[in-house]
Amino acid sequence: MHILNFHFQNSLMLYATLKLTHLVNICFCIAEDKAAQSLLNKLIRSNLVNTTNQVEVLQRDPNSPLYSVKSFEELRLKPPLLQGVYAMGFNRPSKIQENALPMMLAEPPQNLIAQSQSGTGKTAAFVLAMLSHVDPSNKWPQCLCVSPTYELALQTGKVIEQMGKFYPEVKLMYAIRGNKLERGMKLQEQIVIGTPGTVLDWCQKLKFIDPKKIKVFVLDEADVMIATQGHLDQSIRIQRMLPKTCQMLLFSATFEETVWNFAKRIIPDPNIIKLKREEETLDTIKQYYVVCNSKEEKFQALCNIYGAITIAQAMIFCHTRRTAGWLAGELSKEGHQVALLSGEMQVEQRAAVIQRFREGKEKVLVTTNVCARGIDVEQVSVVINFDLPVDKDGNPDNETYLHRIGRTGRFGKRGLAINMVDSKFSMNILNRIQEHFNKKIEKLDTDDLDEIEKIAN
Ligand SMILES: Nc1ncnc2c1ncn2[C@@H]1O[C@H](COP(=O)(O)OP(=O)(O)OP(=O)(O)O)[C@@H](O)[C@H]1O
Repeated sequence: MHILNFHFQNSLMLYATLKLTHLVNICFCIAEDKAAQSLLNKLIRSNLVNTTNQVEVLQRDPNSPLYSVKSFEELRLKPPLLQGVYAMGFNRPSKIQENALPMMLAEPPQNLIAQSQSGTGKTAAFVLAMLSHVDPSNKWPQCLCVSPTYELALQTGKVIEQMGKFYPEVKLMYAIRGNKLERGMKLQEQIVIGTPGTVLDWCQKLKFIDPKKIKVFVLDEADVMIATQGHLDQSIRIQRMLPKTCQMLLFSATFEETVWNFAKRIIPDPNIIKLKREEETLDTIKQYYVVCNSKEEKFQALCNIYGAITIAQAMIFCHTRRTAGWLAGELSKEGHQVALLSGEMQVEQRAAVIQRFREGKEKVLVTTNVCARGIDVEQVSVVINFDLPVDKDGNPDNETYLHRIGRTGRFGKRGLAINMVDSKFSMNILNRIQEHFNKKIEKLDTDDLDEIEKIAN
């Protein structure tokens, strides 16, 4: 797919420069943190997340038949699009796509609110819908997609380019900062992807886009969108300029009340598709705790554990960046291949670290929770809480504990979790976590090699 005015290479260079200022201290800002997390997940994901949960569908018109498809052929896609889908390695629609695609491709167009966790095929679904609805002989924007950040817009743009590879008549334009167009010009590209502020300017102030000619409007990552100041209002202002006949689609990885309220406000008469995230449990996890007096003692206990059992890969969580950095240094000195995820790293550096760890190039990943939140590293069999998870009020963070060491049914492999306790305070946290999950956490004496060896069996 050819892009006028804005080549992807340029965009990457610009991205590299801009993100230097933009992404520093990313961990301290909730909205940016959410956006970064979402981008990280996209950058490191190589395939679909498959869940065993059933899709829940709420149809606007309960009397119309409910279509779902098991193959891409059934959708009667244009041949270059089917070719694009197969070239991407997709053999059949994902769970959410089975229901969402027929709805999005139906005539007359149907509005949709879809929620499912990251990696379940939402982006691919709406990209296919946009490409299907475009009339390439019309040289004006017909599909408009808004993403919460510059980086996420580029990422989705890449999917449009990939899927539209065999459909070169359809052109794409990025409505993102840095992409300056001549005043008075009218866009000829059929698909525009961008961030709310720039899209709004291009529709309203600069009039590069005639919003009345838009047939499909996509609001991606609604949960990240509403976390960013101003994006909610801008999205609503864009939506108000669109014709009544325009198909409106909203996607979100999570569905808290705020997202739901926003979705209902912006998508009239929606169909709703939900795919629940699989619950994690501690059922197949052996949990232990080790009593120490200082971080040095905790490190020694860790060395003893490493000396006694074979650990293929471990993830170690620390409370602060400082401890994580120190621990990674100490472990390296001991000859371990250590990867460190730290808050000051840019998002792509973090993605590269996780990727290397996933590939097994490093055996230990030391991280703070902020950095690792939302990232599933399923193959890790040992998780060490060098510091126990606490919330900002100093109470046990049970949810984080479960997320760090819990497993979904699918990855029900047995796992091992070791908690390091170094004070009355952390002992109290441990006890409360134990009570919360009603699961015993056994004491482990790390000076006793025989005892450590036993836990590996
Ligand atoms: N039908 C399919 N078959 C195989 N792979 C697929 C299919 N649909 C999507 N994928 C791949 O699965 C991964 C996740 O898909 P996608 O990015 O569309 O999910 P998502 O729900 O939008 O996730 P996120 O919210 O993180 O963007 C991508 O690598 C994508 O190429």
